[in-house]
Amino acid sequence: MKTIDELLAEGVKGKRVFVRADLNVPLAEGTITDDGRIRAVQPTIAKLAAAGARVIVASHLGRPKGTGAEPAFSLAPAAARLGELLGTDVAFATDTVGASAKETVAALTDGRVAVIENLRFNAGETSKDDAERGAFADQLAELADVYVGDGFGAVHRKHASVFDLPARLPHAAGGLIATEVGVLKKLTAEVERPYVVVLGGAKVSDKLAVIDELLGKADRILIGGGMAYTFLHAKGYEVGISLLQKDQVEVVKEYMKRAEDTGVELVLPVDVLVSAEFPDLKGKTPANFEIVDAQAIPADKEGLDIGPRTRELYASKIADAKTVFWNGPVGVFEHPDYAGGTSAIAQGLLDSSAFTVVGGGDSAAAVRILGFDENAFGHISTGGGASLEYLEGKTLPGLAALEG
Ligand SMILES: Nc1ncnc2c1ncn2[C@@H]1O[C@H](COP(=O)(O)OP(=O)(O)OP(=O)(O)O)[C@@H](O)[C@H]1O
Ligand SMILES: O=C(O)[C@H](O)COP(=O)(O)O
Repeated sequence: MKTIDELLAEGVKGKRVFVRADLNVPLAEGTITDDGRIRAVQPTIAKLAAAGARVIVASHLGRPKGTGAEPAFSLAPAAARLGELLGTDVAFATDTVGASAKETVAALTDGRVAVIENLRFNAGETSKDDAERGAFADQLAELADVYVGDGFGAVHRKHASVFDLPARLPHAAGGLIATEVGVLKKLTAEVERPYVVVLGGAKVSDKLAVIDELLGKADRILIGGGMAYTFLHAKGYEVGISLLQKDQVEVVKEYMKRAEDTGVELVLPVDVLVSAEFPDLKGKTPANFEIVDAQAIPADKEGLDIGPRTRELYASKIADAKTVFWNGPVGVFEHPDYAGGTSAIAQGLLDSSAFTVVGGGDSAAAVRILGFDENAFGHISTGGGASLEYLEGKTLPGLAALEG
């Protein structure tokens, strides 16, 4: 992979450089609640601008339908925040490849930065059809002379701006991708043991597969968050209206059997916080919850955080670890009543003497929002699914494209 420094040495002055970033930040009513992903890519953008490039920053945000603009998924707040961090005006194009994008890019002068609107407002970005994705990549390629891939959080997606565009332009990897890959590589080699992995979050179907690989690698796997209920269901417990990936139950049973056969500790919650309703994340009105044993979730209730006994159990399983990888909040941490489990995991990591890696947009945000010092962890990765798929040993489209 060509590095950003090699690219800079070749000279970028006056060139239109397309930076594929991951500005998929958490938002609450249009306000960014954690700007970690913007701060992480800012040095790459600043370097290019300082070298006189005309920088075009592109990203997805959320999962809009791909049928045009959806205001709730606009990148405008992220563009404004990027301008604050850079200490300079950042132009914003209200479309991705249309008239606004073309005009905004044409108006860029050397050293200036523009953000174009959410890539996923266009069906071509995420299409499974190569030709449709390619046609969108052709349109993106018209905007730029050079491509810099630095959206680590999205490198596992075979999307037009991640996979097809770098094939159409001279390309290099940004500093964030280089750092992320450098750290995660260490976890795929020989790790210091005990190696403990904590998995939670809500993107259950995306993330279950990593367990297949981890069973041959980790000493203990602690399951929390939305992922836990598919396991509890597989054990034969009632999980009420909790998140449940029904089509994965057999797979999960096989994981549990393999863990037992190979001596890997696969640890499940012993108690959970349940409620009849999902919490109010806007007003944060106090939640109406109860703590129940994991085998006793009422049929009309949903599990929203790990319980106090589980927090203690998981902290004890982390305490003697030498390496910890954590992806996915273990509860709906956005509401204070369901943040206790996630806080306990973060604290557990800090109390251990392990090399700790926290991966994922929401996981990293949770650590900061809950008041932990991000510098106290070994590495905070901007990629959740991306870091998991890297650990799975998969070929990641966005990295493969930069190598080619
Ligand atoms: N028991 C639960 N039920 C429903 N949602 C949950 C539960 N536990 C955690 N969550 C939610 O999981 C979300 C985060 O999951 P996600 O899989 O997106 O993790 P991530 O760290 O952001 O990784 P990525 O970067 O891949 O998105 C949070 O919004 C949190 O509220
Ligand atoms: O949040 C993430 O993991 C990345 O931004 C990728 O988002 P996606 O899962 O919607 O592709």
